[in-house]
Amino acid sequence: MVENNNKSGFVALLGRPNVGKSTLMNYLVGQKVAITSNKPQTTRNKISGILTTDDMQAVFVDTPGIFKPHLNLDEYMDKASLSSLKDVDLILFMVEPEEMGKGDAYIADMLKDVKVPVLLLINKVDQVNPNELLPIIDQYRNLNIFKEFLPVSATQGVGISDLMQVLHQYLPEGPKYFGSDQITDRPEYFMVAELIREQILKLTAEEVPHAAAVWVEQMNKHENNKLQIEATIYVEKSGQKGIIIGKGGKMLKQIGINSRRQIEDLLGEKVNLHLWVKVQRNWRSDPQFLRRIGYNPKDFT
Ligand SMILES: Nc1nc2c(ncn2[C@@H]2O[C@H](COP(=O)(O)OP(=O)(O)OP(=O)(O)O)[C@@H](O)[C@H]2O)c(=O)[nH]1
Repeated sequence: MVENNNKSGFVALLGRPNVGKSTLMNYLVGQKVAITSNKPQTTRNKISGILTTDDMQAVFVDTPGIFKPHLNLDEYMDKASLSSLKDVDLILFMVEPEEMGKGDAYIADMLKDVKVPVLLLINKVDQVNPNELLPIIDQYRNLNIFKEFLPVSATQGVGISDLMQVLHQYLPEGPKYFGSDQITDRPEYFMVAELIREQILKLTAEEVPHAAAVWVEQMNKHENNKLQIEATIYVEKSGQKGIIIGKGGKMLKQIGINSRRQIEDLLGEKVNLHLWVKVQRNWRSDPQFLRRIGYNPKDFT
């Protein structure tokens, strides 16, 4: 049923790694649906966040940052980003408040032939003087790709009301696809694994964060009024396993405490979290393993 004048549609959020796509989606949706970190390549597959207002429903598809593939996992991430350009109603291309670089030009080139409106979001404007924005906007304007140019700050909430107006303007008329209280299309076990992975990203350094994958083995048993969750953290080398466990198990304990709090917020109930760490050599280049832990290429088509 099409409600009167309701606007709705799917919105792809594109941009280089670390530009702030997940932060913006969480801000718009009003709750954490995508994990964020200051490390590039935090997001690994497509995640939708759903924003519902009185007269609009926008379903954001947060994509892994686009970059040139070299490992198998990277290829999946690029595919996930590109496939999100099909079947969307609007594309938001997000950039840093700086001169256009090669990475941005690479993505802009892919946007030349898309049929839906493409809007440019210049994020992190809290970090620059407003005067610096004009030459940046001019550079992008010369590409003749973008319908609108919007300076925003996803952490400070700058430019968000303008963005909401523009979203309403460019989205087609259509029904609300999801209930007003639904904020994501991802299953709970996926969100739980992501919250654990977020803590690994925050608490460890160098190659460890990106060598880690999390898989929730089970989360359907209750004991002593607490949901029992069992999850495995996979790493590529035994040295990385040592780092994740930490001296006397300290690191693993911290990962567990921090993520348990976030998981309890998400699920609205008390949780007992059991974490295991296993070595799975070169898992990022192993298509079979990738499929087993949910990075199925078919998910991205
Ligand atoms: N100063 C400032 N920092 C921001 C802003 N938006 C995001 N950040 C920071 O930028 C970093 C990356 O943000 P994410 O939202 O994870 O970026 P992403 O584009 O989703 O990254 P990938 O998942 O790697 O593609 C985090 O440390 C954010 O806090 C902003 O408006 N201002």
